[in-house]
Amino acid sequence: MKPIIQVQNVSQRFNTASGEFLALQNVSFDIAPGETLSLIGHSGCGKSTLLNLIAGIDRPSAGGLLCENREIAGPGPERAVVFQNHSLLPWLSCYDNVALAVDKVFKRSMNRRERAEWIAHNLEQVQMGHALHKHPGEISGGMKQRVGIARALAMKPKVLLMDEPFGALDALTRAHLQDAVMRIQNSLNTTIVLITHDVDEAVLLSDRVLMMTNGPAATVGEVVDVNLPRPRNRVQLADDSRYHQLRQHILHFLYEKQPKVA
Ligand SMILES: Nc1ncnc2c1ncn2[C@@H]1O[C@H](COP(=O)(O)OP(=O)(O)OP(=O)(O)O)[C@@H](O)[C@H]1O
Repeated sequence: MKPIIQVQNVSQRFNTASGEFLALQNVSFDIAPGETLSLIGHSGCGKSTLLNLIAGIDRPSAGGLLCENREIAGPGPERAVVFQNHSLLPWLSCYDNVALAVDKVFKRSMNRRERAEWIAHNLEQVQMGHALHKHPGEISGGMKQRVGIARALAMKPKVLLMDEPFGALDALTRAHLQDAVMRIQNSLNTTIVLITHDVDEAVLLSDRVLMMTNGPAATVGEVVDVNLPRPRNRVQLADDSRYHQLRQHILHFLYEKQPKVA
């Protein structure tokens, strides 16, 4: 199958007060359509830098990135981003936050009624149909994150880029949202790139886990296939020896092969 995203020999340098800093060096990998790929690595290794390049928020110092064979030259609605801390506009309701994105992308192709239905549908997908007219200040952190996901999905992106989307949430809310993302991915076949620090989350959600080496000059350390059948159930996986082997493999990479020197 043709890759949807191609990252080819990408390096990224930053100018800092103490001189040039090489964050990424010669990073190459492909992502298949409909795949969920997790990026995992120690803090500061360059995961967000890489995601920002795929999002088109930044351009690489060297190398190239392609989406459906076209160079990624800037942000685009086919690559929606969900950040760790929701980025909703506090003066707009949940509905209007999603409407802003929908109006931008579909103003020409959907009429007003179709857009209204589509906005409500996406909020319902993440079980936020009951809070359409609430403002971000009136809902919990997990709910805000769900609205952020609804807003991203409402743009019908081909690729959903998620930078630690559940990092700030309690364990139970996190589990609910992980399940919601797996459900939505299964129904829409969206390609997902997910940054996470959580090994269990990486194994549960991913088709492949890309482990990064420590920076500076971070690169792809190893890519592991997660061949666990779907749909996945976290309770059943707890008894699955393959799940534990994969978990061990990633932990070994992070704490034995690439230990973080404080
Ligand atoms: N705009 C910038 N200017 C200078 N250095 C930067 C810039 N952005 C990132 N860096 C550096 O590049 C490296 C990678 O940063 P990045 O935020 O991508 O790491 P990360 O793996 O996402 O970290 P974390 O897991 O803590 O979020 C770090 O050393 C960081 O200090």
